[in-house]
Amino acid sequence: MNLSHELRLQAIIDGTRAGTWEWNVKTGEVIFNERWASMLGFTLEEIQPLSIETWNRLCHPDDLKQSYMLISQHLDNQVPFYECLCRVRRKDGSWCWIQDRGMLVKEPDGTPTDWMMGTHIDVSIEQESQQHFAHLAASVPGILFSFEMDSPVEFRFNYVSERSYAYFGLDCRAIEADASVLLDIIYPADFTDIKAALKTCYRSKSETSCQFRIAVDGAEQWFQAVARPIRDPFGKLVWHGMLTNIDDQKQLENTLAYLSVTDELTGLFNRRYLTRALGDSMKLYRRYKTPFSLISLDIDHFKRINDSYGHLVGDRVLSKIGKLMKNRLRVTDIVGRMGGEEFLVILPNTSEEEAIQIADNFRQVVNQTEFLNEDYIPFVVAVSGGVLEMTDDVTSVEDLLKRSDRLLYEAKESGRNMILNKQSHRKSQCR
Ligand SMILES: Nc1nc2c(ncn2[C@@H]2O[C@H](COP(=O)(O)OP(=O)(O)OP(=O)(O)O)[C@@H](O)[C@H]2O)c(=O)[nH]1
Repeated sequence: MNLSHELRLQAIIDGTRAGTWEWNVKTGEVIFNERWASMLGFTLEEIQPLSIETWNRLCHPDDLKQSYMLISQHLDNQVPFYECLCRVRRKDGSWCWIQDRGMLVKEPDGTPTDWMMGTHIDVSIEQESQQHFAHLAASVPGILFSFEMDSPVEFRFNYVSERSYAYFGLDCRAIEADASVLLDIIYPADFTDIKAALKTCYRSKSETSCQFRIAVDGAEQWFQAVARPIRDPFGKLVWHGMLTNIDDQKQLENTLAYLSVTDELTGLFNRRYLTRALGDSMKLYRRYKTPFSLISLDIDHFKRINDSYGHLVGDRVLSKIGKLMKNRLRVTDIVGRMGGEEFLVILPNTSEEEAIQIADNFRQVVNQTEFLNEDYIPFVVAVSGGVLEMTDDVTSVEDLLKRSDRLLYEAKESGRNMILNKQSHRKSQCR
């Protein structure tokens, strides 16, 4: 097709709907095309006479300053092109976002002329939707992100919302540039969970979530990341998600978990925990023959203490005995209150003989401890106990507890303030 150069250029400009500008940097003379004026709601006649003042008047003052700064960089040969995003006032007073691009025109031999030429493209729709998204990202209670994965261990963030700074003091652009900056603030103990979640993300290609701790101002805070993969227009999977601070929820969970296994009065484990721990110990015994022994301990004539000195003093006795026991046990031993005035101790890797010694030591310590009533008058407390080691013939947790209860009952029947095991029980029966 034999079209003139001018005709082809005109067709391209019309087709791209670009406003064009030409500016004599020396004289201030300016030429705009019709599209340039119509983009702002004017006709060319309405903005006559044209000069650089027309631009100076319509461009937002903040952007005008930036635009002249970038133009001077171009004119000083620091950058090959001039490019600036500017707000320009429309005829109706609203602002139009314009992508302003141009360059200094040079003669074929490279000699610069006095003219700069370029285009203005209306990018208001893109800018406004970007701003809506930025406002949305700033108002959600979390950090929005998107990332791509090459493998379960190679991933990079395409986007991280600015809230990352407010949440944990990391600039979103620093995370986008290098995701490994997060390694400095994530608790190393939680890396395994994060790696597992990334593996699941990569393999299942479905929504995945992960909880982990981040150091914020030197204190640990719990966060939860949830991400879902979406295929982009080029077919590539991109994960989009949100990171939220779940510290309050975690604290509550931890408190509830603690309360659900703790005896409120003594701070020791409660019956629920003890029976579960007994079940676990029995499984270990059956699978690996890991031995363990059990002590059941009960305060003697506790009713009398309550009746003589009041419930509050009775509570203090329970609590003090709990402390005395806890202070004499190893960290691996489990001590708790089964209810009322009865305590239970699970001693892993402990023979019956060793357990009897430990139980008898408790008995003596309690008996030698000075307890005080409301009037600070001392009184003596005694305990009785039953001790047994786990054996193959024990059928269940209930069976084990029944056996230890029987020994305890025998100790009470045999005069209290004593510890009995199967053998001493038999001996006492023979007597
Ligand atoms: N102060 C206080 N008393 C409790 C608590 N739980 C149970 N008791 C009391 O513990 C007493 C247990 O009484 P009994 O079962 O007759 O046992 P005992 O008086 O210790 O007698 P023996 O076990 O046979 O030596 C009852 O009076 C209960 O009210 C508690 O949490 N605090």
